[in-house]
Amino acid sequence: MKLAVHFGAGNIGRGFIGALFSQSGYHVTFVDIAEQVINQLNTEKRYQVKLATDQQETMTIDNVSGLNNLTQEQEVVEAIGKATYLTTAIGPNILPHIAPLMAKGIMERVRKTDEKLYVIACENQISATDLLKGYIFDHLDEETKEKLAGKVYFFNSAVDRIVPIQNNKGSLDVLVEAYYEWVVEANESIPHVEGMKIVSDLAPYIERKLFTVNTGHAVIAYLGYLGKKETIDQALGDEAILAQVRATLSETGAYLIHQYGLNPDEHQQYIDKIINRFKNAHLHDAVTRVGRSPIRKLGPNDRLVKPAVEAAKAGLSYSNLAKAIAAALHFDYQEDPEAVKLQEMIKEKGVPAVLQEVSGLEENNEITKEIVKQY
Ligand SMILES: NC(=O)c1ccc[n+]([C@@H]2O[C@H](COP(=O)([O-])OP(=O)(O)OC[C@H]3O[C@@H](n4cnc5c(N)ncnc54)[C@H](O)[C@@H]3O)[C@@H](O)[C@H]2O)c1
Ligand SMILES: O=P(O)(O)OC[C@@H](O)[C@@H](O)[C@H](O)[C@H](O)CO
Repeated sequence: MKLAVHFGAGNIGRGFIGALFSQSGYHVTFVDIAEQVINQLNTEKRYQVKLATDQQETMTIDNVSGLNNLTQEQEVVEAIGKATYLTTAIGPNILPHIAPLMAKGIMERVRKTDEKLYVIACENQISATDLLKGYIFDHLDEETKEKLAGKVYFFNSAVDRIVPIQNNKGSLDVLVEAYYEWVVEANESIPHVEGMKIVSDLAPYIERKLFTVNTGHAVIAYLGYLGKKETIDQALGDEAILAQVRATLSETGAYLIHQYGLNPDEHQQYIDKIINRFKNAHLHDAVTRVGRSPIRKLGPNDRLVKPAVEAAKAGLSYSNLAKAIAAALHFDYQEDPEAVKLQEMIKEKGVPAVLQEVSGLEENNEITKEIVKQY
């Protein structure tokens, strides 16, 4: 049986990427630090993926096991040695921390086999696999680097499926929305995985996804948080928030249409479909999950700042994006370490200095001025 080693046995790992590998005939070895999840994967050897629909269809995901990357390093290295795919869904900020072990696995592997290995980071970040590759390369010896060509491939990807925080402590089962899309940029044929779409240029796909699904989500989360809403669907029930989401997605849409020559009617249909996905009340998706890690979300290449900067460059409107950024700066959720840090930074340095440091926006930039006004 072919093997996929997947770092991150969380919501997307179990509910999406691991599930697709299992359904494609792979054994999936999940690697995670969550000891209880790893133990359960090894004892139960299966779990259910439940669709957040009226019918609640369920699928059994089997041929799964787990390894703890903190206590089972050698086992992880051996698993990487046998894998066809090496994937992650762990959070962009964690990639540098798992790269040394991945590098160790790759070094041992290329000494022993010429079999091809495909590395794909499945994160909400532009060029996440390229970044991961860079972190891995920092830990590879020169001999391995020379041997990688034709043996280890790194492919960027875009992943789309809403998987909320699970409300079933102690269970491996995962509630997911029915919709999913996994797009991988590869210029050659790679081993088949059910549901994986191969494209030669990922840029339009990842930007369309990140600047529609994730921008829209962020607007709802930050305005919803300010409006004391608990979940995304509840927040969307507020007409003012719904209107603000539409206005912001018109701005990102204008940029995407301008940049990639998208068909405006088709893009509007894409927006409408996504807003309907957000309305799914079965998901109970907390605004605090969707707003998590605001410093990452305010990064220069992320869902709010990048489209605002690109819209400004193209002479397009960005005032609704500025409003969303201002709302993000008010996200003071105490259980989110980045939210706590962001508030401390704002208190200490003020909004313009924080925008400069976190988002790469100069103090005299027109976008900064608009954000400060909205804030
Ligand atoms: N949930 C979604 O709707 C969704 C959809 C598309 C993409 N994503 C992206 O997928 C990635 C994962 O998101 P998620 O929602 O599954 O998060 P999650 O928190 O449910 O899962 C992350 C997993 O990584 C593990 N982890 C954290 N640090 C680790 C470390 N140092 N070593 C090993 N394991 C570690 C955690 O224990 C957890 O099991 C993120 O980049 C997210 O943006 C999420
Ligand atoms: O995962 P994040 O923190 O980058 O973003 C939060 C949500 O917008 C995100 O997880 C979506 O649910 C997902 O990207 C849908 O495909």
